[in-house]
Amino acid sequence: MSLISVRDLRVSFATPQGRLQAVDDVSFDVAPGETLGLVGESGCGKSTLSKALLRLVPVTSGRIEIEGEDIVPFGPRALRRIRPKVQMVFQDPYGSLNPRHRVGTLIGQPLSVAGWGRRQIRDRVAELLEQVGLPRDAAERYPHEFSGGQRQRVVIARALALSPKLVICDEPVSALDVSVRAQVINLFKDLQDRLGVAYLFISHDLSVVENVSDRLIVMYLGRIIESGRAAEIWRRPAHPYTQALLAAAPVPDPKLARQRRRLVLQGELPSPLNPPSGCAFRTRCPQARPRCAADRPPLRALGGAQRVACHFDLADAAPAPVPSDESACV
Ligand SMILES: Nc1ncnc2c1ncn2[C@@H]1O[C@H](COP(=O)(O)OP(=O)(O)OP(=O)(O)O)[C@@H](O)[C@H]1O
Repeated sequence: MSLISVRDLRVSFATPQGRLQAVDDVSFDVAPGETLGLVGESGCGKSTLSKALLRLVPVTSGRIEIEGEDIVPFGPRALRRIRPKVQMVFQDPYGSLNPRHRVGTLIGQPLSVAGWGRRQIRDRVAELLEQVGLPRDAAERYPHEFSGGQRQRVVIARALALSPKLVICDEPVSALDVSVRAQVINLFKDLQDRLGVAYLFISHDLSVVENVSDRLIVMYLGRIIESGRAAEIWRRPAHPYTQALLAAAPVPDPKLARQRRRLVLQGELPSPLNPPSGCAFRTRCPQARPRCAADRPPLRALGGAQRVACHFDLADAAPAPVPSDESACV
C-alpha cells in the first residue's frame, strides 16, 4: 500500500483579481521509505502542494490518503492524530528555530505537545541529536551558537522526533553554503537508510533533486507535466520544460552533456490567474504548434514508468497506452 496517495488534488485561493488555481488536478503516490522529488520554478505550486498535504491550506477538491485514510474531510481532532505521521523541514533553518529557546527545548517541542514526560523527552532528544550527528550537549545551547548546516540538523532532528513516516523537505539545502549542502543531503540519505522514512523532496534545482530521488515529478503552473524514475528523466527528459530545466543543470558526464538539447527557458511563468489555453507551457515552448493552444495534453505513459503531458514525442520515446483510471496518476 502507498504511504501517501494524492488524487485529483486542487487548491485555489480567492484573490482580489479572482480565483487563483495554485494546484490543479495533481495525483501521485509516495511509497514507504522512498524519496519522491518535486521540481519546478518558483510559483509553480510546490509549497502549496506540500502545505495541502499537511492541511495547512484549504483543499478545494480531491483526496489525500495517508496509509489509506483520506484526511481531506478530517476535523481538528482527527488531524491531531494523523499529524505525527507527516512532518516538514523548511528551507530556512534561521527562521524556523525560535532564537530564545535552547535546542533541546526546540527538538522536544513536538514530544511535549504529544504529552511525553520530561525524562522521556530528554532521552529522546539525546537520541535524535546523535542521529543527526550533533553532540549531546547541543541540547543546552541556543540556535545562534550553530552554523547554518548544524541548525538544519536541529530542524531535521525536530522533524524526526515523533518518528514520522514522511518528511516533506521544502528546499532544505537552498539556504546553505554549497560546501555543506552535500553533508546535509548525505544526512538525509543516511537517516532514510537507518529509519526507513520517506521524503517528498522539493526544489527548483533539478540536479539536487535527481541526486536524492527515486522518482520525480515536474510541475508547471500547478500541474504535473512529467513524472517517472529519476534516472529515466535525467537520461531522457520528455517534456520541453524538463529539458530546459535539465539543460540548465550541471552534468559531470560529457557524453550526456552533448546529448542534451541546449534549451533556454524564455520569458516568465504566466500568471496562474490567467493561464494560457491548452498546454500551459506553450507560451514559452520552442516546439509549440497550433494544437498546443487548442488541447490540453493529458499525462500519458512513455516507456517504463515515465509519463509526460505533451502532445508530441520530443524525447523519441515509444508511447504506450495508459489505462484511463490511471491517466493522471504518477
Ligand atoms: N495564500 C495565498 N493566497 C493567494 N495566492 C497564493 C497563496 N499562496 C500561494 N499563492 C500563489 O499560488 C501560486 C503557487 O505558489 P507556491 O508558493 O505554492 O509556489 P512555489 O512553487 O512553492 O514557489 P516558491 O518556490 O517561490 O515558494 C503562486 O502564484 C502564488 O502567488
